[in-house]
Amino acid sequence: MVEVKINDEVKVGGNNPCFIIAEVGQNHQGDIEIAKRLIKAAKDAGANCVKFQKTCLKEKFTKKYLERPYDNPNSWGKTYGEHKRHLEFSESQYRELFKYAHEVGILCTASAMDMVSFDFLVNMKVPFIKIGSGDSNNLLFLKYAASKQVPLIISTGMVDKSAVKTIYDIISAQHKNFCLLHCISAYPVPYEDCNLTVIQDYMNTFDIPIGYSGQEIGTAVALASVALGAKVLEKHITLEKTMKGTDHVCSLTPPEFQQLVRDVRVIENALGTPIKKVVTSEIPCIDKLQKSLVMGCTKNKGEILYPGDVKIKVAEPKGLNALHFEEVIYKTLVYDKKEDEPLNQGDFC
Ligand SMILES: CC(=O)N[C@H](C=O)[C@@H](O)[C@H](O)[C@H](O)COP(=O)(O)O
Ligand SMILES: C=C(OP(=O)(O)O)C(=O)O
Repeated sequence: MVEVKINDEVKVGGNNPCFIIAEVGQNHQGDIEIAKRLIKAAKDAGANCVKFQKTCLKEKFTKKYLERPYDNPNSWGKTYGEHKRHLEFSESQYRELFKYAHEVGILCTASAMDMVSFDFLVNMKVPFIKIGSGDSNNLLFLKYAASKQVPLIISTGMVDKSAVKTIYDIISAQHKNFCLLHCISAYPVPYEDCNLTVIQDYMNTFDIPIGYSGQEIGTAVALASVALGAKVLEKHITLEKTMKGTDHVCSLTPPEFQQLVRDVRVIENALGTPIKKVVTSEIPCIDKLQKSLVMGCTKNKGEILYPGDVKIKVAEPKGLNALHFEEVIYKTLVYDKKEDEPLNQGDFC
């Protein structure tokens, strides 16, 4: 089983439980206290990791793009640059957040939105680096990231399968310590666009752990992704869905995130084995309600049991398991038997 090693204790893929990432992204609204509350909420919800987004604005965007007006209800500034600057934490704030996450006891990292941010996160010694869908076509960056030999979790929104194969080839040329996440980059994703069965296609194509980064509303699709085999699950977390910001609408509140984690663990437990067998917990129901072979009428020793003479009923005491019906027909009774009496091995020959 392929596994990605995040650190000495945490491995992703193979038989390990699904690695659940609470994506704060920019839902902190540029406020470190909200960011801390989200870290704590992620921990309390049972997430395995909490994640931010790290951007070096000059590196990720052109000057002109940053000067573009950003006039909408989710904007934190007149231009896109002002908006993004408001949402960006400084190095010392990141140090504070990582320290806080460490104290709270949850893994903490960020997506590197560009090469400068990637180096920043490497220096911060984060457990792994996420590469978001914004870089799924950024082959230069992917090559750079692969060369750094740190564990990577890479999202694949906004590109088709051939580009995903290219991402796989680029990283696996350097190492196999990475996962690919199926992702559709819309906020929120219409359910009919989730194309969740892509997860299975990735699992059939790539020999690395596959996961899902979900931007759709609610938890149903995310839960289905785990049932389909996702070994990493990322969902946005927010304190309040009505807060200002592009991603709150497709985020989960702390109680919803907690329910998600609980349900993921139930699903993993329930997936069990593909071997169909009778399990111990079924025994009371077998005893109470499973049908067995009984006499359909009264017959005497030496008489032949014709098809209509044997019935299948819930009986007390039980007769032979009803699956043996065909073996009993046309056999001779060894004892006298009354209607409804159970038929057992040794009652016929
Ligand atoms: C593709 C990508 O990066 N997506 C991220 C992860 O899901 C998002 O959180 C964006 O940063 C966010 O939606 C941007 O919103 P605005 O443009 O209002 O800052
Ligand atoms: C954009 C990101 O993720 P995704 O593509 O998985 O939504 C991210 O993690 O910053």
